[in-house]
Amino acid sequence: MMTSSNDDKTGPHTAGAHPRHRADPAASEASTRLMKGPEADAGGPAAVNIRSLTVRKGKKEVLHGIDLKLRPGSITGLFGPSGCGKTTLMRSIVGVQKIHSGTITVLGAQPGAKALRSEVGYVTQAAAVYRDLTLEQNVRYFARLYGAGAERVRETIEAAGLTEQTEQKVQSMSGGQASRASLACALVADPKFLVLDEPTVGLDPVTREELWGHFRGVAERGTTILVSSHVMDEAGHCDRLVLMRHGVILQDTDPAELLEATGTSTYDQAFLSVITEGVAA
Ligand SMILES: Nc1ncnc2c1ncn2[C@@H]1O[C@H](COP(=O)(O)OP(=O)(O)OP(=O)(O)O)[C@@H](O)[C@H]1O
Repeated sequence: MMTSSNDDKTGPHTAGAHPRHRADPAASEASTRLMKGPEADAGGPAAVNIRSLTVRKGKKEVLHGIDLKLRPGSITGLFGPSGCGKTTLMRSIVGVQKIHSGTITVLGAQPGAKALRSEVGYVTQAAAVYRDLTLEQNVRYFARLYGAGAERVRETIEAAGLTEQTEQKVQSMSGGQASRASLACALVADPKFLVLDEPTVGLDPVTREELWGHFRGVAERGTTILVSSHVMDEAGHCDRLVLMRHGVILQDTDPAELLEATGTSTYDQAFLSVITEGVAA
């Protein structure tokens, strides 16, 4: 399930009716191969495995040989300044970005594979919901695409903390509620992997905390999450941190390790330290 299929960061969801319980046998085989293969880490197989990824836009190379693995059921925060390549990396992972070289495996399949359509949720920077429809109408629309029933719609709305807004049109919602409405549309298919591109941008600190609480709840139910942000304060909500700059990964670490390695007490300071002192990845 994706919210963008073109080169923009905005756009409508595109989707295929392919609920999880009807997963493609070829994809399952591929998953099994991945679990048994040499790529499996001591902590289990990677939900996403990226090797030597390069992406060019126009004549410019914007990702320069990215290597990254995401652990199942974890929240990985993708942090870095504007223009460093976060969206390009996410788009590559969900299969809507042409890559120049390298390999990407998502849940044992190629990005964008048919078998992944209901397994992967992608929420872009713009709320890709129908603003003139109510929340329930929006969530029901996406539920139908994936064969999810009315009970699942109700549960998803409740899990997003929007029960009171069920009959409310999205256009009359607050910014935080509209963000959660997008999230609910992405979650109704019960994806195994969720990609969130700057979901907290423009939101107040209280609403951001609430949203991160929702992300944690989703991860605890087994979904792997990759979430980008340029607010380093949010790093503490993640299990893993990937710090990017100029199309490369500077650090692939966790919150405690980052603070310890940099000898800093805030994530902002830590990131500055990584950039200026070049703390080894
Ligand atoms: N058509 C293009 N030609 C050349 N460079 C491009 C093109 N499209 C995007 N870029 C560059 O690719 C780089 C990566 O962009 P991307 O949107 O992935 O960054 P980002 O980290 O998501 O930024 P932001 O946080 O501002 O959303 C940027 O430096 C951008 O200027």
